[in-house]
Amino acid sequence: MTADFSFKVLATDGNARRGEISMPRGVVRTPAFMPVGTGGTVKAMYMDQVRGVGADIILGNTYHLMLRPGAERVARQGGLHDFARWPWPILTDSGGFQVMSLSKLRKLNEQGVTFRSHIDGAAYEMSPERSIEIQGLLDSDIQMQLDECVALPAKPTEIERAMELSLRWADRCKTAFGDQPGKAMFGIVQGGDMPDLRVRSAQALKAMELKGYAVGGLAVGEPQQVMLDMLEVTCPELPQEKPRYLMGVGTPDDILKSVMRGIDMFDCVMPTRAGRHGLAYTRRGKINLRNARHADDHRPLDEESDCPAARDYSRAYLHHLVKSQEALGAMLLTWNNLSYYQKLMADIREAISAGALTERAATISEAWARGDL
Ligand SMILES: Cc1ccc(CCc2c3nc[nH]c3cc3c(=O)[nH]c(N)nc23)cc1
Repeated sequence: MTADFSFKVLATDGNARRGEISMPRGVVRTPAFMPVGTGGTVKAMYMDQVRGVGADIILGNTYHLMLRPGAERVARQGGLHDFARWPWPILTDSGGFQVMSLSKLRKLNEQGVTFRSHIDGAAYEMSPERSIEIQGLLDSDIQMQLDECVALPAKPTEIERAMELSLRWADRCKTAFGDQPGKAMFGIVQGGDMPDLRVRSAQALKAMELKGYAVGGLAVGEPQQVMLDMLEVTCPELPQEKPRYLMGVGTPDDILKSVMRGIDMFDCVMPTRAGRHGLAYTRRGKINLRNARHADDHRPLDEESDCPAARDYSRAYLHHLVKSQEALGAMLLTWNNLSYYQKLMADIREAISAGALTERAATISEAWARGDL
């Protein structure tokens, strides 16, 4: 147990790093996949199952939790860890991204964003200071700066305006966060698909000497190659000794290619959302259990998996649950999918230590290329 927040690189393989982030609430093995727990729950999972598949950290969402049940209420209940019975690390997003993608009647200016709740239409305002205050009320271990993420493609002037605003907001968040030894506030690199803006954003954030850095403004509809190109210009500008979090990414192939370009932390709604829609991720590719061809297939998803959802249930049964819209269908497929993602991350960590990430990545991607089976 450590009183401070620290990151240690244990091994490298090219630009890939294997490391550990240590916090008072636990250690995060990197490269790490962080299950999305938007409203204080990883949908269709018990928290001990989330821990059981190997997750060291989960995500919480400032936007959703401030609207319902309310940040002050969560604080009165002892903070998000006690509220949701997840005693290990939690990373929270700042809320701006969700405001811009979910809320109604939102207005953004230098001060922050004002918006109406997508739940009951109530009016709110979110400044950099209020975002950090809310994340503090949630007792979040890793807090994100408030930023403005523009969807791609976008006009260069728009991308530059949002990147510069996000830098000013980073400074205000750093001031509001102050000095909290066991916790961290990450800056978020913006700059869209423009290399020189990405470099300016990364260099300015590096000068703020933050405890970690996210790469934002990606996984917003751009082609994979654009995302990878931006990582190649951004990561070299960030401090080697600090963790790097690529927000909202991604497929197994995205993750492999991003680890090889220096990313340490990932989040993505896909494994949980896909599980609720009948899609199973396996090491041999994606399987759509809605498809009638599984109706009489007695095989499990993956007889070699150590996850009961993958090993002990027939595809015929899973197909039946999904077609009948039984809750157990979403539960078992979410369990399988999170287990697959954590196994992928464990394999990646192992491959980096063995200096064999390139070969391992090729094997995984080939299996995925075969697609539905
Ligand atoms: C609970 C939770 C859900 C989702 C997220 C990440 C959400 C997310 C993005 N998702 C895809 N692309 C993204 C870009 C950004 C970004 O530029 N800034 C921020 N603050 N968040 C992003 C964080 C927490």
